[in-house]
Amino acid sequence: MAGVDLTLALSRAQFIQRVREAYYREEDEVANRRRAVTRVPLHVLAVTSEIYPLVKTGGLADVTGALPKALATFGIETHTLIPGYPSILALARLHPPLMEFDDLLGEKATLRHLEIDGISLFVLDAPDLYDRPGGPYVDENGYDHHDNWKRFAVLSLAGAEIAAGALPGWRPDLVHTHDWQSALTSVYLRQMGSPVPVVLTIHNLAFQGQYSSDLLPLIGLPPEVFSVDSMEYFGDISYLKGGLMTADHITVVSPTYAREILSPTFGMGLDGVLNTRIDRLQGIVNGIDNEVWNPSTDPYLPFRFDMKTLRNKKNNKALLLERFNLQPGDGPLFSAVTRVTWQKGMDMLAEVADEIFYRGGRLIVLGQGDHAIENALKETAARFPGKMAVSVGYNEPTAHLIHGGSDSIIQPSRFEPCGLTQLYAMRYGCVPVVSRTGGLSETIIDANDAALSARAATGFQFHPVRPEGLRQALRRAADAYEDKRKWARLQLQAMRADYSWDRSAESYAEVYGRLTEQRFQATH
Ligand SMILES: Nc1ncnc2c1ncn2[C@@H]1O[C@H](COP(=O)(O)OP(=O)(O)O[C@H]2O[C@H](CO)[C@@H](O)[C@H](O)[C@H]2O)[C@@H](O)[C@H]1O
Repeated sequence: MAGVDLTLALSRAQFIQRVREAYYREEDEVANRRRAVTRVPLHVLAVTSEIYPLVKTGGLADVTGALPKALATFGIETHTLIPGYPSILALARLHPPLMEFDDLLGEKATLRHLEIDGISLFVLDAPDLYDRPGGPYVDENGYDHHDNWKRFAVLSLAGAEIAAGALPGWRPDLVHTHDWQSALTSVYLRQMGSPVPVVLTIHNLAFQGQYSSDLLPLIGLPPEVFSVDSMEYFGDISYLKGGLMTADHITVVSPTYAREILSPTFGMGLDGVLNTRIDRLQGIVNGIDNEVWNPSTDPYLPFRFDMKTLRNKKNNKALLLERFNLQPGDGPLFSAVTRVTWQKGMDMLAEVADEIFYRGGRLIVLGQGDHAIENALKETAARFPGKMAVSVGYNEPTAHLIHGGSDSIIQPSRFEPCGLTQLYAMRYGCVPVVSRTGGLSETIIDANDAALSARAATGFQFHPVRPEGLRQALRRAADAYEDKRKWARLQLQAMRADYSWDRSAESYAEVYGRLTEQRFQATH
């Protein structure tokens, strides 16, 4: 607790009095901070290509789905603009239109409102762009939609028009964009001369929305933006760079990743740009939605549990082994639930998974992505029948069950802006094995001797991020698993780690408060 000097020799009564004073001071500070952002109740327009529970391909959806709920406790009301994909339209079309757009880069669109699970959505119903088979970014055959450049420019333009006042009776105080798909919103807003503050959050710098500059007239932007201090990027245009150059504040999803991306190794060609924007770059670690990911209430778990009933987990484990046709046994069950990509290091796992089986363990991989890596995983599984299963696909209920029954979740990422899977794993009593990079390095405490004695360890980290490092970490985890008391302690320590949204939402609320205050002062 801040402000209590424990080095002073105090009587017990004085001590209690001081603690009380500090407590109330702290309470006041929190209340003041909340008041600072709620003095004028804040209205935020979030713009995103994914949101849980309606459309999700990865962690972006989890964040855009959970953050508005967490921000509501700060008096911040968020409406989220989302494309009208088929899964959303069925519900959205039950509601009357809010407004019509006559010409969004040549497209007509209807704006609809939908409220679901406490989230308020503006749905952009533009059937030619979004009402089609496949996922948000790829068609039924896994290829990028040919017109993604237009689909996400239109989303951003609609966001900018709403922010600039196109929707009668509602105008946001601030806009929050996410990744390249909505990054053009601030570019359009500045072209319109609108001063509405914009926060851009980067969830993954690897995806940048890079296209030929020939598209500029088609996305309604003037030739001037094709310059080095605007959207020009290695001879092309980059939507993400456009956002980085025009947003008032840039957040990434962990402080470590915020530092890493300033270097060429992690900057993905944008480190130079990010260094010029360093004064507005901030890392805010993600939280998790404690209602969606709660092992004691999870509807997808046949056997629910908490810290006191952790033993129930083994029933889920038996079920998982059966469901994935794996041999039953007492050895550790490792799992990975992930996009199968180079970023996530799944090729390394395919290479060293044998270590798990030599130690009597089993492995389940649920994921999809790069076909070559999927095949490498399947080949390893074929060499170890009954010990390893690979399920190619995306399945939310199975993801929950895997967390509910596994002993350990493996996340050997080459880079990881934050990572949510390791946070879910901890809450479900799985001890994560992770590479020491980005958000993984700051959310998992390695089970070294010091951390074990301090009862602080929550998982296993490895570095450098190479197959041999991963093999070594798997070995350490398997060794620890053999000591039942040590393992149970690690599980409980992991379950106690608090990664709810409260703290991180407060950081976003502070950013919003500061930006809107600056704007308020500039206009009064
Ligand atoms: N096959 C499958 N079936 C079911 N569920 C699956 C699945 N594959 C993945 N998931 C789910 O998708 C989410 C993945 O989130 P992550 O944050 O771990 O990674 P991602 O790279 O998608 O996110 C990016 O954005 C997030 C959010 O900011 C950052 O944490 C992260 O570092 C960054 O790379 C989890 O909810 C996971 O359970």
